[in-house]
Amino acid sequence: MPRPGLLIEELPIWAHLNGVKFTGVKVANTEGRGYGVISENTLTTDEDTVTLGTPTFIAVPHNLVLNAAAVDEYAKEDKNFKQLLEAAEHRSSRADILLFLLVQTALASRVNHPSHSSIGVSNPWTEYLQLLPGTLFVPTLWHEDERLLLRGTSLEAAVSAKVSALVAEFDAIQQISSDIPCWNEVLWESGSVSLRDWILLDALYRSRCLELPRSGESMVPCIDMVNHSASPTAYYDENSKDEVVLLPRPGAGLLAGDEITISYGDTKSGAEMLFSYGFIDPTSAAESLTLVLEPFPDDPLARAKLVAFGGAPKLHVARDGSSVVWKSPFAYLMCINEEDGLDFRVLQDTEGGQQLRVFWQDDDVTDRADGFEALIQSHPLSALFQLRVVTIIQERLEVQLGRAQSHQVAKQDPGLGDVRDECLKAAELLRQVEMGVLESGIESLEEERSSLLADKNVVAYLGLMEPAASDLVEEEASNEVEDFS
Ligand SMILES: C[S@@+](CC[C@H](N)C(=O)[O-])C[C@H]1O[C@@H](n2cnc3c(N)ncnc32)[C@H](O)[C@@H]1O
Repeated sequence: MPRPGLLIEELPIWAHLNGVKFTGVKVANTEGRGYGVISENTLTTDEDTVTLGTPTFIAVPHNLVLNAAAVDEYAKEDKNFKQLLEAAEHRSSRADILLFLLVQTALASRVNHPSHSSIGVSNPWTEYLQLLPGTLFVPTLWHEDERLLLRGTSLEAAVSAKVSALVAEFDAIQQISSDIPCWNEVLWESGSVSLRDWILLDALYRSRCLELPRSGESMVPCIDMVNHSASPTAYYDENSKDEVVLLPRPGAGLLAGDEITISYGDTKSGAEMLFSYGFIDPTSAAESLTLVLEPFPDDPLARAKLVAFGGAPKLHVARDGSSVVWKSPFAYLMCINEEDGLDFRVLQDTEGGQQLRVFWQDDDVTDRADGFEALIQSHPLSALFQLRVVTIIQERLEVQLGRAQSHQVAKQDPGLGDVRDECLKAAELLRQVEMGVLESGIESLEEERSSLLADKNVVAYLGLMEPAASDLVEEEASNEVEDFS
């Protein structure tokens, strides 16, 4: 069902009724960035103190802060919601908050359909949600044609996986709440919420969540209207009255009519910014990307390696000044085998259960399965193992670069489909940033490979082996990347 929606002009009334104080600032439409917070005064500050103007732009009382604790408080007032929250098993703060917001969405739609049941207690968020934008450019909300624009970028797999996860979450919520008659009626029989609402709420949560010093991960009305800049003029904090406040940064200068901004973080990559906020600021985004690393398809230990490693096998590459750094703990486990001294054993534990244990050179290293970079250091053939790792990393970057290049698109391309300009521009900016990192990474790995191939232990190893005795040596010597498994 379409969200009811309130005009941003109604925000001052909502703020007044709910005790939010605005001083010398207002929320208004900005050019290309949705709503933003605008200064109504000229303000000069020096590096240490605010010398003129108001010290607090916005003050939000603690009772409006939405986090897991606030959802629990709300559940104390509404026994039906408590039942729903418990049925959903409090899987995470995010899950609790999204469930609360889903219910508020349904309650808001009831305003337009007063015949619906009186289940659910409205609260300030029921109305505030209606003031939030209904269009966001985070890729989980892109149409299918627009998501194709991400082919060859690091977001291609991440966005597909996130959309699948959101569909599964929504199905689970639907199943749980359908078993509770009152919620079945409010949420589903009335048709008041849909999968689109769930995806939108997830996007609103991700793009508006703040990390507060005391209250932790929270959504804060009104302060979530502040846009990002690489040269921010404000920051948020919690004061001694437990309010969340927006304050000018020392050294910030503002003219009346200037937009007030904060920093959403300067270590987030372009992909992370696009994924979480629906835009990339090339002046502040970190030049880095994270890729998924697949184990060798013909590795008989692949499954055991994945289980023992525990986390998702990833590769992180980043430009650091003039050099490129990479990190991939799984790549080290991926590149060593039984003949090198790796072993997996299934052992009986004291409770009669079975445990997969990892051994390296006969030492039990199960707890260090993500630390093979350090574990191989003392091995005489560590340079050879490093060469294998560098080779597969370089190959992964080459494959990614090839895909990124082959999927480049331009506005005038026939067959582009029905895509919005914002999505096309964001996807192509991401592609350009990532291609730059990949090209530099491949170059720097080539240098690493050359120096490893010149390592005396590698040379001795390759020289000692009879060509017929080992396929591996032949392949290593001929630098055939794909055969290093
Ligand atoms: C916390 S909200 C800020 C308020 C938001 N503009 C609105 O209309 O409600 C974060 C969202 O604002 C937009 N945004 C913030 N900073 C931006 C920037 N520098 N460039 C483009 N969009 C920006 C993005 O849509 C982002 O997801």
